[in-house]
Amino acid sequence: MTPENAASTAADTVLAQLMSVIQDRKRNPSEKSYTASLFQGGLTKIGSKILEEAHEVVEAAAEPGDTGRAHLIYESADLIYHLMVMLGYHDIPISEVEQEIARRFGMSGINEKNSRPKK
Ligand SMILES: N=c1c2ncn([C@@H]3O[C@H](COP(=O)(O)OP(=O)(O)OP(=O)(O)O)[C@@H](O)[C@H]3O)c2ncn1[C@@H]1O[C@H](COP(=O)(O)O)[C@@H](O)[C@H]1O
Repeated sequence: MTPENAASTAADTVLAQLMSVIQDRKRNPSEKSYTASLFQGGLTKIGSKILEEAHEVVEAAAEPGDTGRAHLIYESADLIYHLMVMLGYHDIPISEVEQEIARRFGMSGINEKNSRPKK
């Protein structure tokens, strides 16, 4: 699959479907929605959840065996969900992130880093 194909099938992915739900929760908030509560808390709340979940991913990665593996998958799903809420906060569809990942296909990470704007 070419990078272009990978991006063009993005609309079918579960991540794209989740993004649609997140965008809907932003447009139509309800008290029952955890996603809506994150939007309510703004960048501070969403950002703190991302940091918390990233910490839990790193902790899970150090756990041994099948239990640790399952925990890592579980915490990764939490982290990706909260990252997607951050993207939703800024109205960035997951397809744009997938396009950026596709753009990097085949490019050495060291070359890609050297091509980044200097900070
Ligand atoms: N994928 C997820 C998802 N992953 C994790 N979470 C929530 O993220 C939270 C992470 O766990 P924590 O223990 O850190 O959270 P917490 O202590 O309840 O939260 P805080 O008080 O710290 O904010 C839990 O409340 C999880 O339920 C998610 N909540 C929602 N979704 C998706 O979003 C959809 C819409 O959800 P609602 O907006 O709640 O309707 C759902 O159908 C799912 O598809």
